Amino acid sequence: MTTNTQQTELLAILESLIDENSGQPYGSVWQMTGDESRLHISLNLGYPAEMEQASLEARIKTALDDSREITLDIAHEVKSQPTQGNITGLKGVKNIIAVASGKGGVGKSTTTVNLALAMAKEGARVGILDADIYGPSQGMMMGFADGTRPEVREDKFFIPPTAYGVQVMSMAFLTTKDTPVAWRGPMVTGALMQILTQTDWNDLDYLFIDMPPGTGDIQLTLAQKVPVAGSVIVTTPQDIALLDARRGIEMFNKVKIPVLGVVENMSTHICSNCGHHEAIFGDEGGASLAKEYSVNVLGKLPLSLAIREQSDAGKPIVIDAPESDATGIYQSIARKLGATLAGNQDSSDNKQFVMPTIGMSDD
Ligand SMILES: Nc1ncnc2c1ncn2[C@@H]1O[C@H](COP(=O)(O)OP(=O)(O)OP(=O)(O)O)[C@@H](O)[C@H]1O
Repeated sequence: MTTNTQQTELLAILESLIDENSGQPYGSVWQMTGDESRLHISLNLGYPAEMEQASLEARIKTALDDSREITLDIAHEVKSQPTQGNITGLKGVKNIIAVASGKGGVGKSTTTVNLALAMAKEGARVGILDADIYGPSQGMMMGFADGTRPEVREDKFFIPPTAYGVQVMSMAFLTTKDTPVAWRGPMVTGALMQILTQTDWNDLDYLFIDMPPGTGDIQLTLAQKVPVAGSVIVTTPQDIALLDARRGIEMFNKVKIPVLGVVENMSTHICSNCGHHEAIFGDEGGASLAKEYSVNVLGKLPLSLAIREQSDAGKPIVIDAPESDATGIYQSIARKLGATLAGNQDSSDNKQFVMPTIGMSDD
């Protein structure tokens, strides 16, 4: 039998173990039962981390240095976090995460789709709203056929189609290719708010919004109106992209949406002949940006042919190559994102969110 003293000592070791996703000690999230031959440990987290099972089991074995067989259960409960200005949340959605970039073409949509799929593989219920109205690509990347339309319930609600276990809504499901191009800003934000609120999201832990690129009026209006719990900035390491990413962070700061972190995309080039990594555009761009604004670099993705080919072929790399290095990076980013958002609860309990005061037309 494990004595109470033994158990308390072992629990203390686990409590001081560093959660690699939050960078903080796990604290009192463990439970333990045991006998002479085995220890059963369960862990209850505020974010999903099922893909970490094997590595965490190994870390626990090393940390406890106990000869008994060890089994681990990882459970999670995702809570709804505050939104900017405490805007009323969206029915069926616990947390909205906006994925943004200061400029187009840095891989925001590719990052959104792979992050959403990675989060689903960690055990979360996930949705994607493609708000990248001028270049909606989520439908294609998630493998939906051209002309896919959502079912409509009670003449009012769209039922989001599902792919790889993720609920997806896109303006591209409702319009023809040419429609939104001619729209002015207010029409775009109006239409996006409508599909956001009239979609029957089914019990989501996280809804990822693939924001339109840039930091203009459309993005600012969305950042003010959509009840967002946190945002992610995608950038490439070039100076020009970083300059635009700065504007993105400043926009979210202005409307009091926490920036959960920066993802540096196309960070290094990997030679397909010899596998050599080369930081063509330098390797400190995302880190210095993150330092400047006191946010974390959640992860760095290489410039990889597989990432491009699989996304463009409707089967993103997280699904197509689950064992690849890139998938491992997306999984790690997803867990860090979940942990950072869950950690916001503690500090935000005492935080007074202030209604944004930027002068915007009420479109
Ligand atoms: N890490 C990567 N390695 C290689 N190719 C990538 C990577 N990330 C994205 N791409 C490719 O770059 C192109 C642009 O990516 P994506 O559409 O995701 O960018 P974006 O920032 O969403 O652009 P926009 O907002 O203008 O639509 C796509 O063909 C995509 O497959």
